[in-house]
Amino acid sequence: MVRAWYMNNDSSDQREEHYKNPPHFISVDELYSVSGVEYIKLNLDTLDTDGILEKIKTERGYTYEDELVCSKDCLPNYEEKLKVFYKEHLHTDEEIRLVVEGSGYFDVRDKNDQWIRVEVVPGDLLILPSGIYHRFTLDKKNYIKARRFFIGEPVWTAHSRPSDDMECRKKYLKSLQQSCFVKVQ
Ligand SMILES: CSCCC(=O)C(=O)O
Ligand SMILES: [Fe+2]
Repeated sequence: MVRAWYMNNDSSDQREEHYKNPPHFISVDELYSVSGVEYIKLNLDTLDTDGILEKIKTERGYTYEDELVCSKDCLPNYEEKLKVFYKEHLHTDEEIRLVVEGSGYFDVRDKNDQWIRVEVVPGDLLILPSGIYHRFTLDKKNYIKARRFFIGEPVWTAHSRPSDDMECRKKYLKSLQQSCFVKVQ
């Protein structure tokens, strides 16, 4: 099960966990209701045969895909890219990542503008809605390999905070206010 928790305000090493004292963990359902972030666990051993990822791709219209490796050796301009990933931003489209190796942290703002840290490990598929403020960091192991998906031609542009006048931001906030992010059982 994915681990997610509210972060403390300590601005030291971004690769640390940054738990609150005492730690405040949240469930997948809570994560979804306070941020709209969706989490799906996939079995990497049966990924090519069980049809689950294929079904998700079809249902959600993910037509583009590639793979990104973040490590000192594989990522050109590694230090610079990591700084960009960790600068708070939003996108006009969903950010969809399936972790296949390594690990890292996606930090997302909840509806009260508090940081939630989501730990991602192999088999974790994370979907950040369009318009959510977020950032990414490697953890102390300094390595992650993830598959990226996109609906249509990919647009990776990161809009730094503040980008509150953007349509996608307004739409996202409206969804949060109207409690659109509630799982129907
Ligand atoms: C786990 S993928 C690496 C980070 C990334 O792609 C992003 O922040 O956009
Ligand atoms: Fe992003």
